[in-house]
Amino acid sequence: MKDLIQVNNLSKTYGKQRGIHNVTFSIAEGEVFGFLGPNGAGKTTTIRTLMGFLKPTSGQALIGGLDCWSQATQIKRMVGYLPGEFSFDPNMTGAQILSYLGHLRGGVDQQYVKQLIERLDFDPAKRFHTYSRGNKQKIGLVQAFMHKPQLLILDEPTGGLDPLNQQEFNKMITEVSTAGQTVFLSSHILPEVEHTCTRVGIIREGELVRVSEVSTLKDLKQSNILIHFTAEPELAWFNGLPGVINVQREQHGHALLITVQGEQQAVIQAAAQHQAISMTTHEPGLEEIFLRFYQKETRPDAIAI
Ligand SMILES: Nc1ncnc2c1ncn2[C@@H]1O[C@H](COP(=O)(O)OP(=O)(O)OP(=O)(O)O)[C@@H](O)[C@H]1O
Repeated sequence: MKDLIQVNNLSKTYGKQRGIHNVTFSIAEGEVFGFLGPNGAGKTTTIRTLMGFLKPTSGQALIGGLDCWSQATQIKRMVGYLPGEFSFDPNMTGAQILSYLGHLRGGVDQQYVKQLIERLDFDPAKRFHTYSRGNKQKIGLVQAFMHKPQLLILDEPTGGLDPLNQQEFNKMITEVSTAGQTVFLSSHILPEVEHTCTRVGIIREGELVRVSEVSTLKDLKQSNILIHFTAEPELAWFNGLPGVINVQREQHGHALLITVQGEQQAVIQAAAQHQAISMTTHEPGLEEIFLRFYQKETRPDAIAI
């Protein structure tokens, strides 16, 4: 597959403030790529540079072989863009905003717009200023998808959406990907990208620390499982099982706290064999994963993702 996005040694500083530093990655046509990082890592800066809203301090970003700064107008024709916070004239209704943006684009299939509105359970009759964050996000999503762009660039697309809408959004991403459209989306939530993306780039403090297949990232995930038993359990029941990193006794009750990397199947089977009466799993968010690796080693290139 040909690369649709190419980012080469891209840096952007805000005066003396750090933005992003020497970011390099590429995204193939038809790929769903997740850009992951904690708050302030540089996701929006990268996206705004791709959209031609920010001029790179050094390096270059290309979309479809076009320069994101000097050929931004041509690029915008190919792209559906959802900004981090979608904002519009507060007195216009959702329907008016979508009609206005549709006409500005031209060639928008109104039937498809109607479908998107229904799928996201959005009421377009209200004025923009009365919408909740989630509803504003829904208009932002409809306008990004409505012209079936070759490339979707979505900055934190599920912010404010309830779980049902998030599921619908995931389906929309799968569908556009099947149709051959390319997606670049940012997030700070690991499970969100696990469901939609094939590959992820991880940015930390302005630097891209890793680009990985999502399957590799899943293997990295550690979970803490608290298991209660009817009688005093033995550490040996779990020590040495596939994926088990640590087993420790809890002070109260007949319980063990087990740390597992990757699949939990072996632990679940052993717990069932020893008459476990309850099991609670805590899965870390992205920031916790980062923190874990910070503790081990501070060099970004040493992060074992
Ligand atoms: N307009 C600006 N002026 C000065 N510094 C900025 C500006 N925009 C971003 N920054 C700085 O650049 C860095 C990266 O910010 P950016 O908004 O790109 O991160 P992000 O990963 O999108 O974070 P979030 O998830 O919080 O939106 C941060 O240190 C931020 O303070």
